[in-house]
Amino acid sequence: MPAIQTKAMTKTYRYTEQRPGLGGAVRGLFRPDRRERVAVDTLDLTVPRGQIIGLLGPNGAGKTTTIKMLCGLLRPTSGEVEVFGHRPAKRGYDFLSRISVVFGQRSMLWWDVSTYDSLLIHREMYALPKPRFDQAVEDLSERLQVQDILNIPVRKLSLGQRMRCELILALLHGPDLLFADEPTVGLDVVAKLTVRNFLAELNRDLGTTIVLTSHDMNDVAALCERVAVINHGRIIFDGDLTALRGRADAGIDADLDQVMSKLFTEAADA
Ligand SMILES: Nc1ncnc2c1ncn2[C@@H]1O[C@H](COP(=O)(O)OP(=O)(O)OP(=O)(O)O)[C@@H](O)[C@H]1O
Repeated sequence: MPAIQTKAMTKTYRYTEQRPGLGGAVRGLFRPDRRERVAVDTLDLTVPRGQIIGLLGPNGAGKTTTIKMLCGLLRPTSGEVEVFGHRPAKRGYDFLSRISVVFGQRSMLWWDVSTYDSLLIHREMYALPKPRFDQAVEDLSERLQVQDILNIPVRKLSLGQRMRCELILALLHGPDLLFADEPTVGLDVVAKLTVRNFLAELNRDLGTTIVLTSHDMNDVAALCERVAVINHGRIIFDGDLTALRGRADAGIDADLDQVMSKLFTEAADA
């Protein structure tokens, strides 16, 4: 059984367009301007266990929406999705205990308490026995070099420190699959390398499947054996980086940002 399997997975957002000004707001109360946006369009994706796959695409391509459906935060409008054989939208305990998600742009840590206090709350949520909890905290904090900052209130941490703590929180229960949505966004080069190396180690040592979204092609080149490129909610490329360069008629040493930009421009012109 693969880690992830989707068949024609589609998400259409239904929303109300806001009209400008007070008059527009009043008119909107009586005649709401209803719209639809297809964010993910008949997406077929199979990810085997133990793979690191990069989910790439320009802003608004549908990457976050895809991840939200894969981890059960959103229900697909149509199509099918299975993660380790579970329907994510049911949010069953067996499913939730096997996955985790970390968002670079959003914090899962409680802001006013220390990381360690957030970890204690997660320990209760996942009913982790104390020895397993202690071992996981020790192992993860050593790998991420955060032993000294676990007791500092989260709001006092730098972005790089906070991101490393977010990873501990996400991995405390030992998930088999991690969704990492822009985990290096805004980080300096040292912090980026720490996060990158950590994700590579996690995959190599524990066999954790990782779905990574990133606009940083250095992250992708360092980590992803496979990339799926999404544009307007559809997969326009699925393969390794050599094939990606070939698809854009670029040489083996071609700059990956330029390769991606060429691919997106071609897709927009098509
Ligand atoms: N709640 C929502 N209601 C309506 N439209 C939405 C909603 N959330 C996202 N969208 C739209 O769906 C499309 C896909 O958005 P999504 O956030 O999945 O893209 P993304 O690839 O993650 O982008 P980015 O790289 O900028 O984070 C965009 O056009 C976005 O405006």
